[in-house]
Amino acid sequence: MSRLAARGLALAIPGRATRPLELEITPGQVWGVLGPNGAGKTTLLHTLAGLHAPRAGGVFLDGEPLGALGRREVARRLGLVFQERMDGFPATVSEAVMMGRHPYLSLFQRENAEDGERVEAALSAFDLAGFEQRLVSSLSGGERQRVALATLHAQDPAVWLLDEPTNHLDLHHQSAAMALLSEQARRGRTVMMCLHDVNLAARWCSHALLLHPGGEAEAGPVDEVLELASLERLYRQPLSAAEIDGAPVFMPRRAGAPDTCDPPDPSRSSHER
Ligand SMILES: Nc1ncnc2c1ncn2[C@@H]1O[C@H](COP(=O)(O)OP(=O)(O)OP(=O)(O)O)[C@@H](O)[C@H]1O
Repeated sequence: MSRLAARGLALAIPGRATRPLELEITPGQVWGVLGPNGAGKTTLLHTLAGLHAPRAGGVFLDGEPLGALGRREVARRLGLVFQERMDGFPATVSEAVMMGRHPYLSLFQRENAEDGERVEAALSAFDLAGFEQRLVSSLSGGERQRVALATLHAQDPAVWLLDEPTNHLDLHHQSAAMALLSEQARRGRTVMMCLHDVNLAARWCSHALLLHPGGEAEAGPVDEVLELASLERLYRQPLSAAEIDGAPVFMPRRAGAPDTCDPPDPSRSSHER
């Protein structure tokens, strides 16, 4: 169980002054980072993972500055699924997912039976049984995305950072992936993901961070933060809101449509939905 914190964290985005962020992400929480293209969501995730130096402030893992921890120590405790991936060398699905176990192995140490079991469990969790010997380069976009998610599952860090984890996934696999991430949070993992789909955040996240391009941010429980006026301001887009299946749903408003229809009931928490 690990707590991730950003203290006075100003993102280093070229040519842009960004306001310092204060964030505390605790085990059991699922955070959705929302914002328009170019707002800095990926930069934030990479800064939280220690891949990108901030302009000011710092990132702390269980109270320790991330920079004070070695790369292997960070890799055991914190994992990141990138938005885009390049296949550096040909690998089968099994080999790619086994890379999630590498932070636990010393230089010449071979994977053991437990590593194999964890890979098998990760493949099964993301509906990849039967794909083991396929080359990753031969997979569809959604299948590759599931390999990336399965690799993080095999790594099983305390802090899961994911950049648009539902990219390329069909509705069934989106739902399955979000359910699995929620389950990880229930197991005490700390989860933060960038999302473009506000409705996935409303349905599955416990907390949301709305990131504006100037660095202005609103953060808190989804019930408080995912509010029509805030989202319209964030995306500079008129929206309609409704409640479906107990969760709020936001849609771009059609010209001439009424202001809103059947707004979500704020007295119900997301956990009741
Ligand atoms: N090397 C760079 N040089 C100049 N600008 C950069 C560089 N890297 C990133 N940026 C800019 O930083 C800003 C934030 O980028 P980032 O990828 O974090 O945005 P994002 O919110 O994840 O966007 P998207 O929703 O499109 O994925 C963008 O305007 C991007 O063009």
